[in-house]
Amino acid sequence: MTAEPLLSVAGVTVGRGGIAFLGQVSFDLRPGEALVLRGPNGVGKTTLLRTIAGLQPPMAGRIVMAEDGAAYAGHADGIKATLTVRENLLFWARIHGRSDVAPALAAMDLEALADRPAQNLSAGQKRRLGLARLLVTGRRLWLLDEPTVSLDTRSVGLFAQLARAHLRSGGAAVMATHIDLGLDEARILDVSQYRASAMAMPATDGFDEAFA
Ligand SMILES: Nc1ncnc2c1ncn2[C@@H]1O[C@H](COP(=O)(O)OP(=O)(O)OP(=O)(O)O)[C@@H](O)[C@H]1O
Repeated sequence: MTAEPLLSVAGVTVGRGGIAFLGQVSFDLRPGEALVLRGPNGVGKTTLLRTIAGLQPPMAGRIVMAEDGAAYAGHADGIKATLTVRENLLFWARIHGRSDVAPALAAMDLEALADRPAQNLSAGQKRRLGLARLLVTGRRLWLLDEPTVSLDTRSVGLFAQLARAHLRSGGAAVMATHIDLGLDEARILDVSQYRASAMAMPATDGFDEAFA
């Protein structure tokens, strides 16, 4: 029997400020599957991920995900600067009703940095912390925007292992990345095929935000 999808995207149009970038995007994602979003800069990969994550509404279509929701890792790592690495992970773990951060520290090789204030980490170390956070959420669906930015080759390998283990344990991931992580389970979706003509659409609810 085929497992129920963790994510179902049906006829979704996404954009910003009333302008549609991608239209009629449709795919399902089941446990163990990864979808890699590809396409040129500015085509709308981030906008699609943010829309799936619920950070902005779709302009059309339907997004349905499993009840436990998703963990989103965007360009910002969402790190609390004055907390240590361990405290950051504990903070997120508690939000998700969990307390064991040791596997997350180990997965992204953060044990030696555990007691360092996050504000003193390098860019790549911060990114490792941002990715370790995914583990402590316990969420099965990961939405990842350029997860390997700032990572060195070894850390990219650690992240690939983390992602592979997640998929093998019944998780799923949608990720925008130009790097081949060597995930056998991944299928590639070139979102350019959904590029919407540059037509102005009326903003349905006035929702938008400043360029950040
Ligand atoms: N806050 C914003 N307000 C208005 N337009 C925006 C905003 N953020 C991004 N855009 C525009 O939205 C379009 C899609 O951007 P998006 O970041 O989704 O593309 P992307 O495919 O992720 O690009 P990249 O590969 O460069 O990360 C671009 O034309 C961009 O200039």
